[in-house]
Amino acid sequence: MNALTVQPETPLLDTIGSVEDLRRLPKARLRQLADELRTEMISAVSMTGGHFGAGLGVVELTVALHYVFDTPHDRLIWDVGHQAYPHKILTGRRDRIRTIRQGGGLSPFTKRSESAFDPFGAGHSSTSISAALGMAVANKLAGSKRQSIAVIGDGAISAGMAYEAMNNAEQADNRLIVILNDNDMSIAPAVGAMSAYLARILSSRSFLTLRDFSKKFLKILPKPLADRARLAEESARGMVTGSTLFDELGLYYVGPVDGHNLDHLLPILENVRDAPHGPILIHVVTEKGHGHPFADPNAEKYHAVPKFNVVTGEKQKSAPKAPTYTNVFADTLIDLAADDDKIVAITAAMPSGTGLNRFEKAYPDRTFDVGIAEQHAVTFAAGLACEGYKPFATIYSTFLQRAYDQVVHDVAVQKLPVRFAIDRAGLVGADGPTHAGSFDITYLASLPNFIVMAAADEAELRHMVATAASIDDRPSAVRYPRGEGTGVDLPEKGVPLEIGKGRIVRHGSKIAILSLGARLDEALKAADALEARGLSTTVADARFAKPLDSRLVQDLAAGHELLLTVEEGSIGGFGAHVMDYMADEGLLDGGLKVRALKLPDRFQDHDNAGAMYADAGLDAAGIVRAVLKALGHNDLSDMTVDRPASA
Ligand SMILES: Cc1ncc(C[n+]2csc(CCOP(=O)(O)OP(=O)(O)O)c2C)c(N)n1
Ligand SMILES: CC(=O)[C@@H](O)[C@H](O)COP(=O)(O)O
Ligand SMILES: [Mg+2]
Repeated sequence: MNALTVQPETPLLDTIGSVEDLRRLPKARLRQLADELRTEMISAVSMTGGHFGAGLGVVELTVALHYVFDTPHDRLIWDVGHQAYPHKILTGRRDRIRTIRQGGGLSPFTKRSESAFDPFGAGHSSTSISAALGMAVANKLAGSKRQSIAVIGDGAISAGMAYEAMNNAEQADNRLIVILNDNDMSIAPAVGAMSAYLARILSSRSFLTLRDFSKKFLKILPKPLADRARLAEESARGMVTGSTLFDELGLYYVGPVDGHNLDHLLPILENVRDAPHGPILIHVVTEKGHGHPFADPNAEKYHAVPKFNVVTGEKQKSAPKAPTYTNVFADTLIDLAADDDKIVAITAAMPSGTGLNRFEKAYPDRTFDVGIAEQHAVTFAAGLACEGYKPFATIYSTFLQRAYDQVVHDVAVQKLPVRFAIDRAGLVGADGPTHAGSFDITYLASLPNFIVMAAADEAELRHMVATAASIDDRPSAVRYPRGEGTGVDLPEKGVPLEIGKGRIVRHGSKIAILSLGARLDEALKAADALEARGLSTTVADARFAKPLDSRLVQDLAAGHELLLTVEEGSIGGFGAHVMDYMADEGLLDGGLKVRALKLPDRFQDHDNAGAMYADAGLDAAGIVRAVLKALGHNDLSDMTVDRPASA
């Protein structure tokens, strides 16, 4: 390779137009490049906000991986993808890095359609080893030597999927390399026996240097000799710590390696790349938030950040106008738990995101962070319910998708009273389609035995949490959106609602809007706009997607010309249940017009949530448009409806 000629005063990063430029640099210059890359990432995130600590922690690893491997020919897969900002900067997306997470801008995670350097899209965790293994096996079948590298965190490796993949990894031979990026943090501090096991490995071994590594690594030996030597080496290692779990699973363990030390990282990666046998797992130790200029870089609060002042570190946060749904949920559960010692709460690695960090402060013995293990979380909750406890499985809508069989088979079929507190229901904005809570109404309300509620505001949420606590004979779910509530007065205490009963919020005579969940405000705004056009409008809050308030549906159908359902969910959800009921009852056979407003049948790109709802036609203007269209109006051009500042 020819060394790139660079003027001393030119920032090195400015000379890197492609990974080939990077690979032409002498190794001695990579330290400088990494430092500049870190500075660039800090500058970019200060302007956009976004995932922060994870990316800062893998700057050296990112440089080293692109330097050593022939990306994008070799497949580099970042688990979750929230740490891929330095990767994006180095792979032709530097000019757009300050658009990340904004409408029309770069995706928050890796995305196949965004770059050839993102061979697998992500957002949800613990998929990288399976995907890399699939690619490795495909290349083996095709007779290609192409390698697949999965970079997975110590948090993500708590999920069952990672073990399912490692259990099959042997068939990939040296086409699969797993980098375990161990920073001893998930979003919150890492939990569980696996995390403790990794800590034990670290405390019983010193960082691997190239000298140790060369002594240990048997890349030049023919396989039988290598196998013998490997056995000998493993038993020598066993005198200290035993062979690792990874070795037992068939991945040759290399490590621990200091992930910020390029002098160690580069030669070890080169040797692993050229090893004749595999698969290999390299245990790389990094610090989350490494090189962050401000205090407490490793803390959970730096996992994701709002925009901040790059000089002072001061975060740009507007003063909250109302409590978040998350906090109202948590505070309500804390109140309820004071009078009911059977209430317990479960999170799958999202204690602060779900508010269960608050619950844990009050009830440490009744709070369970099971790690990134949604499937286990649900069946664990089922077990607790079997013994008379009242588990609140508190899981984001999007992450509960992973545990659907557990919801069906372990909870619904057995009619167990697990309470699902489903945060981030509906569109979540900047995290985009992988994180949108679009499907839970559809996948839960289709299950026999389930009660499914959706909160229209934070006061309703308080009542619904109390309702869930009171439902002892079957599963229930309450869904609520990300972010601040509407600012309504909060009742002192939640009072259980009558199951399957909605409420009329505003009376009219021509149009009926039947809303489920937090679009109620938009429905009311739409009603005002329709009223101004002489269209008297009723607005009802269904509260329950299941059981449906059939009396309410009948009344609305009988007294109006048009019935429109509105929900923050996909096709097959609340609207479908209403239609189904109406069809069965013959309510669609007369002159009544019926329409269902729901999320579009496509994955919406990330943007702010208000813009995404507008795009879906689920804002007030969209509701007005739908009504007028149903009534046969042709000119739908000016549907402007006053928007709240937060939209
Ligand atoms: C299935 C799933 N559950 C939860 C999350 C939320 N989540 C995103 S990153 C993260 C922590 C990941 O920790 P780790 O893999 O150690 O990466 P680090 O941030 O420490 O680099 C979690 C829980 C997710 N993305 N996917
Ligand atoms: C990467 C990931 O899955 C989480 O970090 C997620 O972005 C958190 O979302 P909230 O900000 O809604 O908690
Ligand atoms: Mg981690």
